Amino acid sequence: MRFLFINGPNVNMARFTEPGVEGEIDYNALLDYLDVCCQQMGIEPDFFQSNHEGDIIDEIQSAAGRADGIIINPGGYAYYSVAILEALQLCGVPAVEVMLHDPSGRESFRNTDVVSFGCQGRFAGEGISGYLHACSYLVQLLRLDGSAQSHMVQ
Ligand SMILES: O=C1C[C@@](O)(C(=O)O)C[C@@H](O)[C@@H]1O
Repeated sequence: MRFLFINGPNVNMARFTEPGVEGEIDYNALLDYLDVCCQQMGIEPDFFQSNHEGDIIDEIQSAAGRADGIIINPGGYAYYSVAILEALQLCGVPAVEVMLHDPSGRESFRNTDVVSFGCQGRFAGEGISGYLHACSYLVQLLRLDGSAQSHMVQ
């Protein structure tokens, strides 16, 4: 399965911690880590990051045919980008949203996650693990759906 990871504004500036990994890692190290994890799960990853809404929409629109699923961390666009929501609804590729931090309990303008309405699932507040949970969730979703190679035994 081919998964397209889309990370939005400022995610490239984040520092990450992970249980069992000493200290903090940067965005490039995150991608290296996800790459290894994906190989182990039989997933072929493609990574895209942009700080620009239109570029993210272009990437979503061109996902069909080259990705079986999308994993998206929309950054701050989560709270107001109806355009990203509609791109996800139109693209024909199932998506799962990841947020490193749980926005509940933060400012009230984060109460509505607009982009989540275009996603099949959402993992928030799990740090890096959220990406891995999104991967395994999406793998199961695609297998049950039959829209990717199925390993189910009748
Ligand atoms: O940019 C970010 C980072 C974030 O997307 C996250 O992954 O925790 C959460 C958003 O609320 C915030 O605007």
